[in-house]
Amino acid sequence: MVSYRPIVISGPSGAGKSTLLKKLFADFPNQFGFSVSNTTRKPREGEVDGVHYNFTEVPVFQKMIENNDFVEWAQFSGNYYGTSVASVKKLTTGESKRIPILDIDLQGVLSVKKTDLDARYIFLSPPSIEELRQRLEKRGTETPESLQKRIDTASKELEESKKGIHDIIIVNDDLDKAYKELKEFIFKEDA
Ligand SMILES: Nc1ncnc2c1ncn2[C@@H]1O[C@H](COP(=O)(O)OP(=O)(O)OP(=O)(O)O)[C@@H](O)[C@H]1O
Repeated sequence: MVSYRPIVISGPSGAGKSTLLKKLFADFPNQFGFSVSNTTRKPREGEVDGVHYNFTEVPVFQKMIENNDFVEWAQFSGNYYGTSVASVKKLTTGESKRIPILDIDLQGVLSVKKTDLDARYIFLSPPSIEELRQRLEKRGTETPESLQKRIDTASKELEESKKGIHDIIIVNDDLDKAYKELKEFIFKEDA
């Protein structure tokens, strides 16, 4: 019996969420569905509207907040990010059902916990803040300011993750090991 309980993955920017989820989606193309988030930030090179994010203008986003359209929303690094209720529910209805995967921040995790989505929670941790800084620098997507902002937020998130909010904490030191742990948790028999 397949469980369609949503999987919520959070962790600092640069912890490797996208890298691991990309592997998971490639290995199990029909089993999982990414609920597409809304954001007011500008697209990065290669990002496609409706695929990576629903890129949304600020007034539209604010209207959606007013209408309670979001499971969670947050504002960080000067932009709004949110997951709409509709985008999650869409995945578990209809003919080709998928297990929803939500890639959201810690503030969002707490909000999802208040809904009836009955999700399972994973925290992906970098091996250290220094390693995280190096990975983000190497990725080449950040300005010195946005890098520092992400590092500051990451430090806070690592502290928060020690409070037992998640079902599992996976440390992404060795990528293959982290991926194995991720699969073991997701495909657990009694989930
Ligand atoms: N285990 C690992 N060892 C070394 N490098 C890694 C590892 N996992 C991921 N990376 C690299 O670290 C960088 C950050 O990873 P990724 O973009 O997946 O992070 P993220 O958590 O999705 O960040 P964001 O939330 O900002 O999108 C990438 O360049 C990726 O290739």
